[in-house]
Amino acid sequence: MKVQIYEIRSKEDAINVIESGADHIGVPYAKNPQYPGHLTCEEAKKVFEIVPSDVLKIGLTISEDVDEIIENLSIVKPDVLHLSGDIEAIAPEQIKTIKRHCNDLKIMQAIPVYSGIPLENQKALNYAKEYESVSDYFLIDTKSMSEEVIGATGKVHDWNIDKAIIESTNVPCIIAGGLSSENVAEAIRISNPYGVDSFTSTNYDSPKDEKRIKDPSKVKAFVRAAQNA
Ligand SMILES: O=C(O)c1ccccc1N[C@@H]1O[C@H](COP(=O)(O)O)[C@@H](O)[C@H]1O
Repeated sequence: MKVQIYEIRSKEDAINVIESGADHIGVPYAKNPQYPGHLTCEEAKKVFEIVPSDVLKIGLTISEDVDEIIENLSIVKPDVLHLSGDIEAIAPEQIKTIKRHCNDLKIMQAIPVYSGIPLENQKALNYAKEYESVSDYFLIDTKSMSEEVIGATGKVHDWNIDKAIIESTNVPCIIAGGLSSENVAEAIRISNPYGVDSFTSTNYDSPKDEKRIKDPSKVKAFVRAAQNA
């Protein structure tokens, strides 16, 4: 079971999270006033410099501007680009353009799932079909009605929807949305994913420093719970 941890904002958090056994390190970048925790491209590059080659460097952007995305990638150089903005804002053809400009870049496309809405009234399965030819991973994440972006809600959704998406595609799927050491085993049992992702529930309740937000004891407990599930 692959374990992906967000948001890494400092080298210190990256080291702690890697020592805790995470397989993927998630860094959101390209400053956006709505997300003060996101790093500049230069800061993200510096965090990634200390990541060993057996840990995957995941760079998250909510940008919808393909030229800007390509320009930023030339600085940040992640192994995987995680597209977590409005899915309809970047068409599969545009993702092909991004891949053409960046050798060996892998794509993690976020697939939005709304809480409390049945699968037949959601577009998640259609999106998975539409984006599977350009995606190396899917990140199935909770979407809030009031936000354009996908994720960072701290809220769970129905894991049977993840199961349906996972069973519909050959693309490796990582599940996200309010996952913690307490609920991750149940989410894995229901959906049988390739990997699991956590942000909010592995943070300190009250971080003392805006760059050091990961609580090592929560990260360790999450990794252990996922690996033992
Ligand atoms: O991490 C962010 O700042 C972010 C911003 C905008 C969209 C998505 C973002 N993060 C992704 O959301 C998941 C789930 O978060 P949570 O555990 O439910 O709080 C996070 O791990 C990232 O993949």
